[in-house]
Amino acid sequence: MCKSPLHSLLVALPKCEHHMHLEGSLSPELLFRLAAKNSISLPQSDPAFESVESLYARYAAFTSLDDFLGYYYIGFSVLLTQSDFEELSYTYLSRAASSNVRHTEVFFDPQAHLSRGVAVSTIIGGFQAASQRAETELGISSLLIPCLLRHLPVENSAACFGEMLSANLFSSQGSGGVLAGLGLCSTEIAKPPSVWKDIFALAEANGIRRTSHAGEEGPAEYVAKALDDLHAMRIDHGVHAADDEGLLEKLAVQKIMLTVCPVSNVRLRGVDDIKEVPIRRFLEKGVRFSLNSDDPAYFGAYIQEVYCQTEDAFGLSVDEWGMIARNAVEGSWCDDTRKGEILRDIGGVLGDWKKTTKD
Ligand code: HPA
Ligand SMILES: [Zn+2]
Repeated sequence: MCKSPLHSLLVALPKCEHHMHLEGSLSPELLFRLAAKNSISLPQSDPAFESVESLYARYAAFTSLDDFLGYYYIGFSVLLTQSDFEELSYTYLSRAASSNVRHTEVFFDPQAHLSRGVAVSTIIGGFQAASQRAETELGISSLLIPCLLRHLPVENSAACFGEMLSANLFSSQGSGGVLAGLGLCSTEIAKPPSVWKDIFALAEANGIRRTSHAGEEGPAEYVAKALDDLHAMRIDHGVHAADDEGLLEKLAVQKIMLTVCPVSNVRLRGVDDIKEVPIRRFLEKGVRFSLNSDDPAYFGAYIQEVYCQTEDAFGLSVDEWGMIARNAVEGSWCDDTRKGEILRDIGGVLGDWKKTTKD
């Protein structure tokens, strides 16, 4: 709940989310339950794993991206079966739908599951079952995007991408493909995008959409490299792009959407205060962005809370929120019919809001 008079508008506004890691929606409650069900032992030497409460307390004290990633990858260990992934996915989708998220694009990290013997088909099967049920029952559409991992050798990324390509898993590869694009995430410092250039070129040659985490902890130069070397069509985070005036202009001209995660930036100490996230710069420069939760179970904020904290920090106008909502639709990878439906609903909600506030 935010303090703003716009609170009820921010709840009603039809939303699109583009930066949410499926594994980042694993709550401590579900983590302990799945660990017990699957007979997985959690690190006994770390007092954080003593209880749900101590785990939440540790999550509230992350010091950096890598500090978070250590816990995030331990969480993966409890996810084994298709039904685990279905439960995780449906829990997220129903919560998102309850905040009027109409369309969401969900990341997952295949390499970190393959190395534990969990097949990509297990994750896809669970996600698809949840996605179809959520679409029918709750009216939320969802897509799935695998992210390659920067903390592993690039050869591991190449092998994983090669497997997914050979199995025709990408939607651009004809009927049946379920993966909507390719992403890149994990540790950023000292991992320049250029290392993954050949893999992304192969993705592009196969008509696969591309996005990349960049400029979260890394410099503006990494955002520029993600555009130039990976031909990224979106940038995940991108906050350090604000350090380079020319880059901001390029992002605006090329209509590259940044999938910004302001609460994540605070929780991982990229900024001391949400007010330091360059939301105003992006608006002034005409850089498109969407607002996202990133790893909501780890950062204590799902998308509604992210919208509310952003409004509390920046006091945006109704027209600015309308533009953010429309840009989030335009930057989505769903089809034009779906985009049209969501845009129409945004228009309806804004029209109703303006009518009732005038009376
Ligand atoms: O915010 C993030 N950055 C990089 N990798 C990630 N993997 C999950 N969340 C993140
Ligand atoms: Zn992320």
